[in-house]
Amino acid sequence: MLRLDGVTVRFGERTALDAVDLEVAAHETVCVLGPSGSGKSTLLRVVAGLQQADAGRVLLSGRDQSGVPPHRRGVGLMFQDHQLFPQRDVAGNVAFGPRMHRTDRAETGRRVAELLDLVGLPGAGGRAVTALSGGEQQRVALARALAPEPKLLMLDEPLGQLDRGLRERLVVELRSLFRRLGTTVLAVTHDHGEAFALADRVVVMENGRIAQAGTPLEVWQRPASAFVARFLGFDNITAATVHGERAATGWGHIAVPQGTPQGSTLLLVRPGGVLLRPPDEGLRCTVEARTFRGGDASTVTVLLRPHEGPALEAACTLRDAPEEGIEVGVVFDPREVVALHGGDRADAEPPTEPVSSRS
Ligand SMILES: Nc1ncnc2c1ncn2[C@@H]1O[C@H](COP(=O)(O)OP(=O)(O)OP(=O)(O)O)[C@@H](O)[C@H]1O
Repeated sequence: MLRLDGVTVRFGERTALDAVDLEVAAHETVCVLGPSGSGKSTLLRVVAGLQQADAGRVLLSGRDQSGVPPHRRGVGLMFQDHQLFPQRDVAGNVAFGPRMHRTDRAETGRRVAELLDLVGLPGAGGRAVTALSGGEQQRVALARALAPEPKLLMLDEPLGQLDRGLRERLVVELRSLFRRLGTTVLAVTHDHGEAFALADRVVVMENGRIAQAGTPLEVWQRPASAFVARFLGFDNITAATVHGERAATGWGHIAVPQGTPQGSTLLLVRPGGVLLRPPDEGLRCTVEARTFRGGDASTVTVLLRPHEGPALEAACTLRDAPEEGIEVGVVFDPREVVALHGGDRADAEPPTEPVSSRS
């Protein structure tokens, strides 16, 4: 459906997109994730035809789009600030696209009613958009983007303005809506939770380049680099030297999964793999802080200051969370240890020679 071949966009000295290759299959939902300034919006704009590429090609259904104006590309775009027309009512907003395409009045009316049903606003056609809540406006914007039946729907921070509860609900609704309609979606967000809930595939951007692409599970389980891991909120990263199924790290020798690449690398230990023990067992640490995360499991993040090596984050239940200031021991669960390939080593603490052997 969509293919980007080596697309580069420069703004003066700054390269917003750097030779990006990307494919989106029909009926697929792809979420582009990345920190502010990584090039996400530029990617959408170049596909929509709102931004010229300095190099490379954008193909839609196999056709090169250079020279094709935005309104001829058959893509729908929904911006983060909805950009509804305040002087038109809900139906007037949703009908905008079909009218532009000269769809007849009866057919437009049918489509508007159907879309308002789909987005959970049945019979709201006559309401003023200025009198709607943020979440309702978001739904109208979505119905408006879907109305011309675009072959590709692009969403820029679709749920950015909404509060957490509404976001979590809408993300589930959107996913099932896109499934039902068979819509092909390219969405942009800086929120990995939102991307993972919505996407069949996620693409993580770093400085105009694709740092990693894969299913949400693949990216979550095997972040490709320290950058991706940190972006996903993982901070337990250390330089390491792997030998067999053990690694020398800043936290001492730890067990690693079978098949871990040998030699010098970066290792990530997910917080769930940092197991708390009595102080005389494993790596001795001081409990520096605890942060209650809520959720069904009453999760607590425990920040630990090891007597040697970089800081560590452990995840445990509220019941098991140690008091701040006390000493604990830490052992590592090898199933939660991941080697980061292509890692930017400068991002981690320098390798330190472990003083003793631990597991
Ligand atoms: N019109 C422009 N003129 C100059 N520089 C621009 C322009 N648009 C984007 N940039 C620069 O290109 C880079 C990528 O911007 P882009 O808006 O694509 O990032 P983003 O990942 O969408 O960020 P955000 O999450 O903050 O929206 C940034 O460094 C930005 O400052």
